[in-house]
Amino acid sequence: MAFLSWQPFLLFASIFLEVFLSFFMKLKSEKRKFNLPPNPPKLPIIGNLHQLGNMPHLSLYKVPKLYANDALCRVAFGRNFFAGEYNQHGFQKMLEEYRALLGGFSIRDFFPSMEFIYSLTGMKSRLQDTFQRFDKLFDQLLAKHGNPKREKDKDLVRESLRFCHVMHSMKRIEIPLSHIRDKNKFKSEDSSFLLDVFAAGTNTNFITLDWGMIELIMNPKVMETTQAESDLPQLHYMKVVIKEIFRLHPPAPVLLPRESMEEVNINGDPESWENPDVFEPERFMGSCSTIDFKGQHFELIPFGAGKRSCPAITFGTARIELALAQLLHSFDWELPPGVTAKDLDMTEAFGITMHRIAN
Ligand code: HEM
Repeated sequence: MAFLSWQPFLLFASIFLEVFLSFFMKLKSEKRKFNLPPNPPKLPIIGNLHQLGNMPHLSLYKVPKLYANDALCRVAFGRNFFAGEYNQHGFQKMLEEYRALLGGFSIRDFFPSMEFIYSLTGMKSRLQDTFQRFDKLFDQLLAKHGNPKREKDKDLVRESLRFCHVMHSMKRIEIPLSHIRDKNKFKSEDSSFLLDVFAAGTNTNFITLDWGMIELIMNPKVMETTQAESDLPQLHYMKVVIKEIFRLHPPAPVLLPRESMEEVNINGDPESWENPDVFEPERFMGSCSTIDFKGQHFELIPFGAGKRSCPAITFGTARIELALAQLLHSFDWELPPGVTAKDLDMTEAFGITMHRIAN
């Protein structure tokens, strides 16, 4: 009799469980259809809620930093940033040290005769140590990649699309690199090439997102208009916003050291822009609508121009668009109570890349 009284409850519970499970499975299989950009690993049902912690804004702030590296690790080696190899070598710390060394002032670059100071300050040994560590990690990853018996199931990106694979194939089919450099040196340059990719690709991405989010939070109307767009291939206003972020906060403002053949006005020059210091994406919908950042318009060259401009302009822009779209689609952003736009420190740090000093 007691069992009979439980029957309706059991029936209801089993129906509920079945509906819930089929809904969950459907969600999972639908998600698999899309090739989504990298995200933090999540738990079933609660997703990433447990990772927000007591200070959600600080936790979210760390995400673009980490995932800029993750995306590049996948593209370069086909394996994600959290794979054991990187952690064993302290990859995140190595990248931070590399950026500090790259952006720091080195007296030897300006006065080669003062090399001894460079050794005395410890700069030389820091550089040597960092480069050796990179070489070791990259050599190990390249060797692993070249091994046909490696665990392929851990690879996340199709082989032919990885940088390291392209580098291997270039050597196999002997693409004539001789006019650029000595082919025999190519092997020893593999590691420095990969390092260039990481150095150039992670900080620029993160800095653009950081400045972009600050500008949007300070300009709620712009944020609202950007959020009103929903179709990823049709985010016209967001693209204009990104142009304006690049104009006002080019992540690599002095580009790489090059010699200019004539004087040009770049980015924030008052002769080229009305109200150059104001964040105003609408300028690219009016008289400046034909200006883009692909290297033809010298007043806006966040990726440089000419044959030594950034080779990753398409990849870099796509990553910014995807990340910004996700941040704006999923969250409403505002300043904490009592803080106004004027309280934010927008001072720029000097270095090869231009981040906010407040960071
Ligand atoms: C917001 C994203 C990015 C911006 C604003 C940016 C900007 C730049 C700039 C200004 C230069 C120097 C160009 C010159 O001196 O004329 C450069 C060079 C370079 N960038 Fe980027 N970059 C971005 C993303 C990336 C990414 C994701 C990668 C790699 C995957 C990358 C790889 C490189 C490399 C290898 C160079 C050196 C090219 C050479 O010297 O020939 N960049 N980038």
